[in-house]
Amino acid sequence: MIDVDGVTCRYESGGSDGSGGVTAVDDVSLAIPDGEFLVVAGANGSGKTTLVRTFNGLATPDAGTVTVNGTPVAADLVAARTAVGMVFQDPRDQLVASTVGADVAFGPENLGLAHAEIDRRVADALAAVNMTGREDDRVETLSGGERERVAIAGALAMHPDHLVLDEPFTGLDEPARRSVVDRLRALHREGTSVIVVTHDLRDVLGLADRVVGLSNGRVAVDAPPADALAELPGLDVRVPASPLADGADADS
Ligand SMILES: Nc1ncnc2c1ncn2[C@@H]1O[C@H](COP(=O)(O)OP(=O)(O)OP(=O)(O)O)[C@@H](O)[C@H]1O
Repeated sequence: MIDVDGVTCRYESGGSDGSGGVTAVDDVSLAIPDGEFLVVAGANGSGKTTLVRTFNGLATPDAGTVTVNGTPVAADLVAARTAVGMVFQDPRDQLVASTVGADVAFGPENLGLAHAEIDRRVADALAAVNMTGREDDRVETLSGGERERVAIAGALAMHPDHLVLDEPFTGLDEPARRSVVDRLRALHREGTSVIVVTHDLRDVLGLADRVVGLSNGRVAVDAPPADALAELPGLDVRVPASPLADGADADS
């Protein structure tokens, strides 16, 4: 469970002349229960990335608090980072080892787990992203979609309660998008909480339990997809042609 209570985040150097600043997240309150598939939508610059980075302490609120499983993020960063796994916008920035298996093992190794447990987590995480047996593949030989899936596996190997993906479809072609969507759908069905941050809802609206739309750092929409649809165009986000087709839209 992630509880966001009155969170405001500012960047002080926002003004082009060095004055003023930017309020990236403006008094946001949000409760994200376990098991939910949440889409955080909004135009570029609406505050999506900053907001989700407060969930595991990568961004620190100037006001308000974020609590994960009952503990304030600021009080236990390790617990927050274990509970909230993040996959960043460009998975190339996230892959740290030269082979798939070593990359997925990196996080669990840092937890100091026993070898057998690490091996088990790596195998399970690769199975969850449909990459069983690919441990020895070199990262640089992977396609964009495969890299994304390895990044997701790396996050899953930490056994997070919530998996956050920031613009997971950027730069992916249609088959790669589809394979990532398929994996997210399967993970959610198996009980993983998924939070997808995006300005492009074509792939994920049909998977979502709930859509939170941000505008200028504030929550402008917070509703199930069917109810959110009418308001989304006002947020300058891309919506699917056949809105609630369980992610099956392919209008690209
Ligand atoms: N490190 C930073 N320093 C100064 N301003 C920043 C910084 N990061 C973000 N901002 C500003 O904060 C606001 C919100 O940015 P944020 O990246 O959270 O939005 P976003 O909705 O995720 O956008 P995008 O989809 O482009 O990543 C924007 O005005 C942005 O320019």
